[in-house]
Amino acid sequence: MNFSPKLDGEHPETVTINVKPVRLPHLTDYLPDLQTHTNPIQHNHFYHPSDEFYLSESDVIIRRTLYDLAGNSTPSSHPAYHRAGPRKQIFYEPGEIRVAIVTCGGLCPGLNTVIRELVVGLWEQYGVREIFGIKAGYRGFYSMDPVRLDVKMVHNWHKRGGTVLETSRGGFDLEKIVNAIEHHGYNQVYIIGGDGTLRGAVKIFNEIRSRKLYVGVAAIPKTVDNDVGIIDHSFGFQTAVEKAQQAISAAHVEAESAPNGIGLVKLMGRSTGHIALYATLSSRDVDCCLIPEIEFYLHGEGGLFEFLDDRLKQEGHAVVVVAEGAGQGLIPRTDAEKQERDESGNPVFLDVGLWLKTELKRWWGVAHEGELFTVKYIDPTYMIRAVTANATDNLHCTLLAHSAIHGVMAGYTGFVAGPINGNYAYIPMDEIAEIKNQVNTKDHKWAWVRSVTAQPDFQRI
Ligand SMILES: Nc1ncnc2c1ncn2[C@@H]1O[C@H](COP(=O)(O)OP(=O)(O)O)[C@@H](O)[C@H]1O
Ligand SMILES: O=P(O)(O)OC[C@H]1O[C@](O)(COP(=O)(O)O)[C@@H](O)[C@@H]1O
Ligand SMILES: [Mg+2]
Repeated sequence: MNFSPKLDGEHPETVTINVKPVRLPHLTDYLPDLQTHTNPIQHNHFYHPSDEFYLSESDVIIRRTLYDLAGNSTPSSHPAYHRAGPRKQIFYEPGEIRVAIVTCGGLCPGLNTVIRELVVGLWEQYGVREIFGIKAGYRGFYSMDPVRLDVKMVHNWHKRGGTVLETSRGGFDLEKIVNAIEHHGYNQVYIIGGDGTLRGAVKIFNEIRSRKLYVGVAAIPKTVDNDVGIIDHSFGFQTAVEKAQQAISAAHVEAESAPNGIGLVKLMGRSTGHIALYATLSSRDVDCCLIPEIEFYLHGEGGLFEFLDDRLKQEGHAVVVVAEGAGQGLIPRTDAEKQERDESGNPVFLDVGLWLKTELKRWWGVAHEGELFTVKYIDPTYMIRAVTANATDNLHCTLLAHSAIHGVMAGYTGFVAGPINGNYAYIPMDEIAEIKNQVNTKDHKWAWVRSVTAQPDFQRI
C-alpha cells in the first residue's frame, strides 16, 4: 500500500511512504472451513448499524506518525495495524460461545472495569451467556473452579479497585492451562496482564494453534508501570500518576516545614520510570527524579548529594522522587539477595527509598555535623495502584474490552487490543510481548524533567 502526501513550498516533491499491513493470526489459518455469521449487532435496535459502522481488513492505523521529510532515517516500510472495531461477519454462533476471562500479575487501576466491560459487551452486543471468570491468575485455569459471570453481577465492578477475580504471579503451566481450556469448552479466552502475562499468552496461543483448537485468544495489556511497548499507554497509568501527586505534595509539605528538610517519595516502576517522570512533570514540586533508565551516583562532583547540598542551601528543602527500580545496582546485597526472584521470575528489589534515606542521613552527619536535617520517606507504592480507575482510564478500559471482543468475534486470535496514535488497534501478541517501553532519555520529555528540576545528568565528570 502506498500513499503520497503532496507538500507545498520548500518541499515540492511527493513523498511516498510504503505502508506494510501487519498480518494478524486468524482462526481460518488452521480451521479453513469455519462458517461466518452475520454480526448480531446488525439486529440490535440500539445500534442501527450502517455500512460505515463496520470495519474491515483494509482499515489500518500506521504506527509511525512522525517523519523527516528530508528522508533522514526513514525506514523503507511502515507497519500498519488493523483497526479495532466490529466486523460485519463474525466467526462464532453467539449461542455457542463460552468465554474465559483471567487477570494475571500485579494490580492496576481499571482491571475490574475491563472485566465488567468484557462481560457487558459480550452479553449485550453479542448475546453471549456463558461467561466465566478464572480465579487467581493463570494457576486458576487448572486448580480452581471458574466463576460464572453475568451483567447483573458485574454492574458495579468499575467502582472497585483491584480485581474481583483475584490475581497471582507464577503458576504458569502450559499443558495444564490448555488442557483446562479444552476441558471446559471455552472457545474465547481473554487474558488481562502485563509483559509476563503476554509472554505466557503467546505460548497459550501457540499451543492452541498447534492443537488446532477452535479457540480465539486475545489479551488486554495491563501495566501500572506503562512498560508495554508499541501501545500509546496502558490503562491505569494515568490514575496512578494522579494518585502519586498526593504523596509528592505531602513530601513537599513535610520538607518545607523543617530546616534542611528532604521529602523522599518512592514510586512504582520496576524497570521503567514512566510513573516517576510523569508525576514529576505534573507536580513541579520535585527537585530530583531518579529512574531506572539513568544510572545515578551519590558522592562527588555531579552526584546527588552535591546537588541536594546546593538545593538545601538555596531553598532550605528538597523533594526527591525515586522509581523503585532505580539505583538497584548501588544497594549492597548478598549473593542470595541478588538471585532472589518472585514467583513469576521477576527480580526482587531492595527498598531503594529506605537505602537512600539511610545514605542521606549518613552523608549529612559527616558533611554537616550538628546541623538540623530531616528526611521524610513516603512509600505510596500500593496506594497508587490499589485504587479505582479515574474517568479517563475507565473509558479507556471500556474501549479496550470492546475492541478485544470485536476482534475475537471476527476470528482474529493471538492478538492484543491497544491504542496506537489515539485509535484502537489489533497487534500480534508475539510482537508486543517482546517490546519494552522504556523512558527515552534522549527526547524532550526527559530534557523537560531536567529543566524543571535542574538536576544533574549523572554523567561522571
Ligand atoms: N516467559 C513467561 N512464559 C510464560 N508465562 C510467564 C512468563 N513470564 C511470566 N509469566 C506468567 O505470567 C503471569 C504474570 O507475570 P508477571 O511477570 O508476574 O506479571 P505481569 O504480567 O504483570 O508482568 C504469571 O502467572 C507468570 O507465571
Ligand atoms: O505486586 P508485587 O508482587 O508486590 O510486585 C510489585 C510490582 O508490581 C508492579 O506494580 C507491576 O508489575 P507488573 O505489571 O509486572 O505486574 C511493579 O511496579 C512492582 O514492581
Ligand atoms: Mg511485568
